[in-house]
Amino acid sequence: MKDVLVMKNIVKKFGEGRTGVTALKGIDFKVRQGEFISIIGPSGSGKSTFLTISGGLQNPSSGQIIINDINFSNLSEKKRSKLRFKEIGFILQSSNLIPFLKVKEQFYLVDKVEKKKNEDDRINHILSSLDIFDLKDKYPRDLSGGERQRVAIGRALFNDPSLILADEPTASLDTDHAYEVVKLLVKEAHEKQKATIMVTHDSRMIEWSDRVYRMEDGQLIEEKAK
Ligand SMILES: Nc1ncnc2c1ncn2[C@@H]1O[C@H](COP(=O)(O)OP(=O)(O)OP(=O)(O)O)[C@@H](O)[C@H]1O
Repeated sequence: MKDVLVMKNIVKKFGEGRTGVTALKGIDFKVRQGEFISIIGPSGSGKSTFLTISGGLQNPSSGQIIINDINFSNLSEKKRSKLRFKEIGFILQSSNLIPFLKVKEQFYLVDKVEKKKNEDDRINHILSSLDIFDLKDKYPRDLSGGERQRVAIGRALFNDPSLILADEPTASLDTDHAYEVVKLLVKEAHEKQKATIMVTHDSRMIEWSDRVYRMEDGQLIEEKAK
């Protein structure tokens, strides 16, 4: 399978001298099409920094990020955001739905940047595939936490990105809903060949992963190989 994300010797430093922190200490990492990878590790170990750098939301101090054979580090900010929009779906802890928009309208926002034809058909299709079609006219406040996360997943998948980055996507959910959301992400990864990285502090959520890494003080250590 093709490499979707390749990280080469990624270092991230914040600040200088005695008060400086090296959040990532030379990370080499790869994720291929169809792989679901979990990253666990204690608070402050560098997980969020890792995820935001993999998605090009912040720059590393040194090292290379390659997404679908394109070296992110060499791109202008404009090209980088275009590539990010096309290739990466972000799912965050708090689902980030817009409170005053109905479920189906949450998708219009994504599409504003790049207008596509048949958008209603596509929205309906994705809502059905996530089993939330009946919720399309509801507002986020009328949904359960699990349903909200499903909408957020739908929105992240809407552009058919090749890389999904999920930062603690189950943090606000009870156990049953959390399992449901993780299983859905794993299914999408395996069936639609999405490369997926999930950061989680909850070790119960990692059982369906193809690979698990532990972030420890800025270094990634592989936990188990399937
Ligand atoms: N913008 C920043 N400025 C300065 N230091 C930062 C910044 N972002 C992160 N850090 C530091 O980098 C280290 C790694 O932080 P990071 O948020 O990546 O950890 P984390 O594993 O995601 O933690 P948590 O599980 O609590 O979210 C920490 O020491 C943190 O204080």
